[in-house]
Amino acid sequence: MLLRARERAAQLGCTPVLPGAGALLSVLAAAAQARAVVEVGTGAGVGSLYLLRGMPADGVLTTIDLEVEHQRAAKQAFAEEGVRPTRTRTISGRAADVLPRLTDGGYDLVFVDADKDGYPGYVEQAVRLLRPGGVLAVDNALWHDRVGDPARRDELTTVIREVGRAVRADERLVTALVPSGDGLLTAVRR
Ligand SMILES: C[S@@+](CC[C@H](N)C(=O)[O-])C[C@H]1O[C@@H](n2cnc3c(N)ncnc32)[C@H](O)[C@@H]1O
Repeated sequence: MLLRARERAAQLGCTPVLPGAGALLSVLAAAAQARAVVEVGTGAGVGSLYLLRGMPADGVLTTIDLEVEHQRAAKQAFAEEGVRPTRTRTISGRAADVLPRLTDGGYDLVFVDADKDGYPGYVEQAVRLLRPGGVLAVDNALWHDRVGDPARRDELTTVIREVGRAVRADERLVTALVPSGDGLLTAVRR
């Protein structure tokens, strides 16, 4: 099923989370017993399926995307995987508009995987949304190995590098950068 979802993601030109980082998402969701999860950037639903695999059966994934067509593909992937419709809440809109409407401390895990220039704002919102012990995961934290190369100073690399620095320096969080896939920055809310 993941394979079909990946194929649809490729057709839509939307890069899904890579397998190593995806498997880690399942583990993080299971470890956090994540009943309430937010995904920023639904795409074709690949990351969503990894999250749902780790979540308890009564958990609900809220997933946000600007592109209705991407969410349609994701819903197809959920149906193929046999995910009950009550387990997912898809919200169409700009993440910067949707996230502020979600409840403080109401979530067990937030996965950030949308437009990279929005990452600083999404991460700040994620920290607000997480309950103590909740988990933050940020995809593409290595950004094709450009983040670790000080010679790379293009705008997106700089934004992602700064997000990594800010998360590591944030005393509300305990952080680890896992070099799986394109890099998964993970943190637990104290
Ligand atoms: C990398 S893809 C998400 C991949 C998905 N998480 C997965 O693993 O399969 C990024 C998604 O973010 C969405 N996106 C881009 N800018 C956005 C914004 N400002 N608000 C919400 N979604 C956005 C795109 O439409 C795209 O579907």
